Amino acid sequence: MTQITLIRPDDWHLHLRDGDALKAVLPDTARRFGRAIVMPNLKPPVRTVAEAAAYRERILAAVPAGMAFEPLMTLYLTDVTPPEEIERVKASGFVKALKLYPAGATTNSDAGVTDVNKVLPTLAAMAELGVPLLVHGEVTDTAVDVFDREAVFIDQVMKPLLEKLPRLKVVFEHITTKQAANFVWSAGDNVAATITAHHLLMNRNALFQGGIRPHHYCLPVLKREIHRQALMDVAVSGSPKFFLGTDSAPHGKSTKEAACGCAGMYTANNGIELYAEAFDAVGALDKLEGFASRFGPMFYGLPANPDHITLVKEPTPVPLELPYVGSDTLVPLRAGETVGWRLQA
Ligand SMILES: NC(=O)N[C@@H](CC(=O)O)C(=O)O
Ligand SMILES: [Zn+2]
Ligand SMILES: [Zn+2]
Repeated sequence: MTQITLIRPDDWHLHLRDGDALKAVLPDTARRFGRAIVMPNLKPPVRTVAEAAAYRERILAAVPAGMAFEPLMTLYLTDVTPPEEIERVKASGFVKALKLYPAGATTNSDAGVTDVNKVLPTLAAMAELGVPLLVHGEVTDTAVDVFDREAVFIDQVMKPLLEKLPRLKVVFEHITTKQAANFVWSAGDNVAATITAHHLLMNRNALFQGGIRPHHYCLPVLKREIHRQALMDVAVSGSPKFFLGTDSAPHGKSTKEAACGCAGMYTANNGIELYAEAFDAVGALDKLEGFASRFGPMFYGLPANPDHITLVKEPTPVPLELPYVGSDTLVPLRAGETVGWRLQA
């Protein structure tokens, strides 16, 4: 038996939803992770510190007894987020970042930013006060091929923005391409990235494995094998610019297995185990603790967690479905198959 003990990891990109969905998914994360950066793309989105405070209370109320979990809140940047809100963010202590969704890019992004130049004064306040901008980095122009939208975003939006605000702290979320890995690698220390387990484990063939596979559909969509390898390379490089963000994004089975299925994979139930499998596959388990437990806190200016978890190498079955909301269920990644590692109780 092989096992590995790590400083308790954090999830730097997570969707917890709200209400009954929140209650259904939160225990999976709280069991593994000490903290998580909670995405603000609710309906309606979390746009102010006051809304984030209320959402935070609902999250804390859903933490199962006996588990410690700290939600790190984010605000959803809109065309009209005022610079004064950034001062309130800084003063709050519990809102850690703002999230940029290009309008229409992904799930619940209609209220997102239509042009970053419209919010330059707000972004300048963030650069000034050291509040990170978290970016869903895809252009929304439907004329751009869906597999190219991240690479085009780097040239059209990310680079010009960093030229205007070179000190802005940026996390390029859920990167999926060689271009994004190279861009972050070459950028200043103020630019980092999260990487999901699914983008480390799968390439775009997984979307069509024996038929169309809606549970492998997320945004940004899975890419070619060369991109998966580039992500794997930076994830195990030991560079503190790359850290763990599951992007676990629950959607009920009925909305995934549909004529127009929702984007997002549910991975929180194996939130750290899937990464252990990916790092083990390239003989880099010794790099997992930095990626999962140290580099995220370093970027956000927080201490690492004080406690540890242990993972055991053992093929572990994944349920076909998990309870979700009412009669709707969640189909987790690898449903009905196994994951190579398990969390020791
Ligand atoms: N990743 C996804 O495919 N979906 C996310 C949104 C996002 O992170 O883009 C969701 O909220 O469902
Ligand atoms: Zn996103
Ligand atoms: Zn996400």
